[in-house]
Amino acid sequence: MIRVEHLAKSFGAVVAVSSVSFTAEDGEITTLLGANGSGKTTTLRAVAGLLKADGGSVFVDGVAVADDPLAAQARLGVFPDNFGLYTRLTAREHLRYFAELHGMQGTTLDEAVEYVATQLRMQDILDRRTEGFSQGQRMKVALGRAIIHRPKNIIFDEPSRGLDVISVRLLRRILLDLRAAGHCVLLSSHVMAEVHRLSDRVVIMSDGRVCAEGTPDALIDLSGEDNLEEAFVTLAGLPAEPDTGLRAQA
Ligand SMILES: Nc1ncnc2c1ncn2[C@@H]1O[C@H](COP(=O)(O)OP(=O)(O)OP(=O)(O)O)[C@@H](O)[C@H]1O
Repeated sequence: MIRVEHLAKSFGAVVAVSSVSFTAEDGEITTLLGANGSGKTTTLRAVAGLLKADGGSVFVDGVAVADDPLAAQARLGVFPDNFGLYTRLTAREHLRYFAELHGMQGTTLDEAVEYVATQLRMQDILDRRTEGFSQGQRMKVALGRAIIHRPKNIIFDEPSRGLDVISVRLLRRILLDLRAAGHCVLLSSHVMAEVHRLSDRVVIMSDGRVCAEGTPDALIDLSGEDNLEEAFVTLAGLPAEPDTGLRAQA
């Protein structure tokens, strides 16, 4: 379980996140939904212990990230937005390397690699160098690396960005499997259909704040709209029809 309490972070004069609070439960997919610049990535980076917040707290399975970042990170897997693979290493070498970074060795390490390779159906690519891998294959390696230490909690920052339809479907399957296995899955996304279909709980962010949260259907009800995109626009207080300026010039 991930709990964020009154998180605050500014970059100079820019307030990226201001008093953000929410809880992502085990066995659920919780999605941060917000316009560009609304503070989603900053929030996820604070959860991962990758940046120091100015205020507030983040707890991963009850461990305060600020007090014990290593213990919190041991309970957390982070799926990076750029897969960042080493092209000279095989998929298996990536998994082994990250397992070693998490302190695994011997049969524990061998078993962890086998387990992840089986779960993600990676056997056919395990001993190939990652150079030339398809997006879907790269995604599997990046995800395998993120979950090699069997973290209960996994965060994904816009995981479907840049993926083709086959890879998106594969990713969706993986997210649902992680949820079914009882993991706490926290992601950020812009893709409304994906958010509606996958999320148990949606946290709508705008200008660094949480403006509404609930199940997709509860948010639609709350807004009085008939789909999640309209509900999001209404609840986030965004303009319904952005002015491009083009019409005035025509
Ligand atoms: N390292 C940084 N230095 C300066 N400003 C930053 C930094 N990181 C984020 N910001 C600013 O903080 C605000 C929130 O950014 P953040 O990346 O968290 O938003 P986001 O919701 O993830 O956006 P997007 O959907 O475009 O990725 C933005 O105004 C952004 O420009």
